[in-house]
Amino acid sequence: MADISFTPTNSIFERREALLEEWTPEELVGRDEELQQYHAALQPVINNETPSNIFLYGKSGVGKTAATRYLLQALERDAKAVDQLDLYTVEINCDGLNSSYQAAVSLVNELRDPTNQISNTGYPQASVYQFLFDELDRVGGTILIVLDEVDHIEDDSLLYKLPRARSNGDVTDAKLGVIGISNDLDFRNQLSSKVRSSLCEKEVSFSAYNAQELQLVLQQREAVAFKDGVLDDGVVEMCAAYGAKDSGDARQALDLLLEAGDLAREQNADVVTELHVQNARNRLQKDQVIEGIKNYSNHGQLVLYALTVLAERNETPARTRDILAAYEQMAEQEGMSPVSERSVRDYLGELEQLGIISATEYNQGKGGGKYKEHELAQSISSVKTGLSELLDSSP
Ligand SMILES: Nc1ncnc2c1ncn2[C@@H]1O[C@H](COP(=O)(O)OP(=O)(O)OP(=O)(O)O)[C@@H](O)[C@H]1O
Repeated sequence: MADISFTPTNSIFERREALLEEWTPEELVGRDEELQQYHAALQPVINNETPSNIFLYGKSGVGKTAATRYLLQALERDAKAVDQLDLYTVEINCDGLNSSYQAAVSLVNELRDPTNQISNTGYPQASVYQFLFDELDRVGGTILIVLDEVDHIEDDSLLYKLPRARSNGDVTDAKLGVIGISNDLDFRNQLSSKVRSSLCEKEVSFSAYNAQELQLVLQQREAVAFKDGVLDDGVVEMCAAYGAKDSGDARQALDLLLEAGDLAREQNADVVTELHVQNARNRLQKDQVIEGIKNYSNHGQLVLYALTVLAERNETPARTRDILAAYEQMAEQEGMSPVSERSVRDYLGELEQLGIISATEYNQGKGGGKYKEHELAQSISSVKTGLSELLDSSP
């Protein structure tokens, strides 16, 4: 290691950061329909009317946050030219703020001066709401409040109070609009009807990206991120096709293109080829599998470990009862009391859904019933990497 050194290389990327999550494109492509509806829902703001509350929903990575920032920037710019319109926007991400209380504290602090912040504990909920209403009235004018990942707030008191703050007389000087964003498709249906009717006055649904739309997203980044002519023909199309097939998530398609570029650079290649994309995909999938296993419950990991040990002994595909026996033995060794056979079957089903193992069902013919055989769908080494915490802690 003593003579290790780093040498800058830059034959692939012009501005690699344009492929990272934080980079915001100046123009949003491939979202014409969504943008049109969202734009219409924001129209009252520029007319200096009371804003509608807007609810955006759609799967992860389909541009809900990006569209919000893009439209609100344009709205703030154009609002400056309108007489009597004072527009203020505030955005919080509710991930990690599990209650209305914490979300309200976070909003108060966003609206207040950094020298005048309140702490996360120690005030009655009613006082925090009062602070919030006072701040909103102090700012005045039209205020748009963006609650990203709003489904993380577990109780709906804020979602009930905010949209009604003006009609309830809690706020008198400000016109409020709430923009809620969620990728939990059930969240809206689980809201009480009172909250739903006010929070979801206007709704904009974001669909998953198809391959053509992802191509537009990727081409826009290619122009900024890569040196001219570095991407081989078909590279963008391939990333877009995989992205659309996997989940229609722009973030995943961008990650794949970035990983392909990184791989080409590691190999000192001058161009990024379709083969780089394929290898990048394998690498990312492997990472995802490892992450998936790491975050899995202890008993789920033990069930997987039982199957891995059978695979190492060339005893897979293995029937459920054999995996169960191996699992029970391991659980005992670990000093854990084993879960029921039913739960082991559930774990096996989940592991199959996660693409970590695969199963085949057999029918034993008349009266013989059905049984399942399982095997690993990933290499023993990546599964063991995912299980490393469990294995390291074994006695
Ligand atoms: N139409 C687009 N044009 C360019 N970049 C996009 C587009 N849509 C999404 N992106 C990029 O993809 C990433 C994910 O998008 P975004 O955060 O808006 O998704 P989201 O729908 O809000 O999902 P999540 O809830 O997971 O954050 C961001 O880096 C964003 O810049």
